[in-house]
Amino acid sequence: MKAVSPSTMRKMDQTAVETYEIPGVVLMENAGREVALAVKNMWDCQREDKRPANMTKVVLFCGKGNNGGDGFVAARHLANMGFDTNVFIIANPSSITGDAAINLKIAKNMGLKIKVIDEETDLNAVMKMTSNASILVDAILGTGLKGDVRGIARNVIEMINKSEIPVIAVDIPSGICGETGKVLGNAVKAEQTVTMAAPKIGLLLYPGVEYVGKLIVADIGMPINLIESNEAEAEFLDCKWVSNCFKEYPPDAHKGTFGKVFVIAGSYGMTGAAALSAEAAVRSGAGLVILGIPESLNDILEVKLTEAMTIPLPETPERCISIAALDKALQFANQSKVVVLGPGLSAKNETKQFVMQFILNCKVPMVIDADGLNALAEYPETLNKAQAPVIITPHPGEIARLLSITSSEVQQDRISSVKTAAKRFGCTVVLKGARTLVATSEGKLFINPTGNAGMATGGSGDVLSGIIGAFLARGMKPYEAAAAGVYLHGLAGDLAAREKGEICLAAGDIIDYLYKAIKDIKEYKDAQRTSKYQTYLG
Ligand SMILES: NC(=O)C1=CN([C@@H]2O[C@H](COP(=O)(O)OP(=O)(O)OC[C@H]3O[C@@H](n4cnc5c(N)ncnc54)[C@H](O)[C@@H]3O)[C@@H](O)[C@H]2O)[C@H](O)CC1
Ligand SMILES: [K+]
Repeated sequence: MKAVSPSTMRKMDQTAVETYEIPGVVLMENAGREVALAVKNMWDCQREDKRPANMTKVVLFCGKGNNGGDGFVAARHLANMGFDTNVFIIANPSSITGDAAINLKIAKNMGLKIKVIDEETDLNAVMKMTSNASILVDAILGTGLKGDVRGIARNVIEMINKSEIPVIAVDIPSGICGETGKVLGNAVKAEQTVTMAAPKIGLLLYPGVEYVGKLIVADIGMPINLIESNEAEAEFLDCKWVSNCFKEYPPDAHKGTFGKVFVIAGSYGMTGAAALSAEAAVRSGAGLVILGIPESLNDILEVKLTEAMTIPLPETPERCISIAALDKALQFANQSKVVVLGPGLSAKNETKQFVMQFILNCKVPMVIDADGLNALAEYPETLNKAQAPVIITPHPGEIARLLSITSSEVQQDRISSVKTAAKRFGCTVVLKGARTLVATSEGKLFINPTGNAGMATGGSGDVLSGIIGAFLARGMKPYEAAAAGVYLHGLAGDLAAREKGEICLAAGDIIDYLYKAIKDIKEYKDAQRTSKYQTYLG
């Protein structure tokens, strides 16, 4: 599903009105009606929870812009549905213009209860009037929010949050930046958010995610080709998108069809990283997996792994891969379809030199992770000199080192960090963490919804590198392998957590549940092919 920034949404809105000649008031009508339906739905659910049926009070807080306009439309429909509808306008009504003013007028003409909140209003009294409401609607600020929330709106947001009454936010919880997901001053904590036409990027990123609650994307009649156009900045990964990355293969496919993955990993004390990465590649459909490992560790890996082959490589006295391993490693690499470089390699100087030389001379696509990335910290531009496409999979600390900034600067604006790295180093970048991001050097951006906190555990990244390597070897494009890889890695982690709980989740569990995640995607694709109700699936 496409996701957009507020400014792109505004442009699309303008094109819908000016080029497609859809009157703005029609879009607002559809938006408000969708909000009213969401309120009705939530209220029905509350009744199932044995709330008294006579509690029909709904309070809508409307700002002076079009977000407030959506609120006036919703109020009108809610009144028609029989709700005791109360509107508070957080602005001077005379400052309301355009489509919002049209809808305020209709609401007034219908005799709806409308009150104004201004600087003089006693908010304690408003809170009392609100206290017996079943649902609140936040239509204060949407995509038009600029800077930290100012004035009375700020106090009203605080009051709404204090009330502990479930809130449905219109388009964006007021106070959340639709671009970055940051809290601008303070923000409404919603139970549900009905966002118009396409999700705004800030609703999909932390901390925004925590304020959105359940996200509903409302069809407001915006032409689909406008939403699907290249102007949309990001793809919010879903089952449908990921399933399309899996090609059909002929029944006579052989090992070579699915590609050979050469994993270079491991050192003394870190044989687990090597095993996890190689095993994940085996379980993600690689035709053949070969693991290059410091020679004295070979026997251990022979025991740990069954399907993957192992290749002993020359090692340092500390039992890490040495520079003397370069020729042999390159020889195997260049006979493979893909190389995974990095898990558990150690930070020894000689191994770092090996990594640098390997990257410069390898002729096949590479997935570079962990110590592979640490080795690049001093000369990250080495990535630009790679001879084939590269995918890097840093966590915030690793990308920070590559960009010479701090991890907290990365976390402040993850999108700009991942995009900058992809552009600067000419590769596909997977920025790990809650809501993993994938960016390409051409500017494509993907946001991953899957995964859970239980996956923040040692070895989880090693598993990811193996999955991406296998997908690349199966013939996916680098951005597809990276995006499908993070989605399925997260989904497998979610399935594992459902069974075992987040606390007990170990990286190996992600591998164990990969088959289920991949099967889900495959079944989705099969169902899509055979069902005549394609658009309703998933
Ligand atoms: N295609 C669509 O997505 C449609 C969206 N609709 C709704 O319209 C809003 C956007 O409306 P807009 O008038 O541009 O902006 P807002 O209502 O969000 O707010 C504007 C209003 O807010 C004041 N303001 C700005 N910054 C601050 C601040 N920091 N503190 C306090 N007040 C602030 C400013 O005075 C502005 O006047 C979108 O979200 C949807 O809900 C359409 O209805 C249908 C099409
Ligand atoms: K809002």
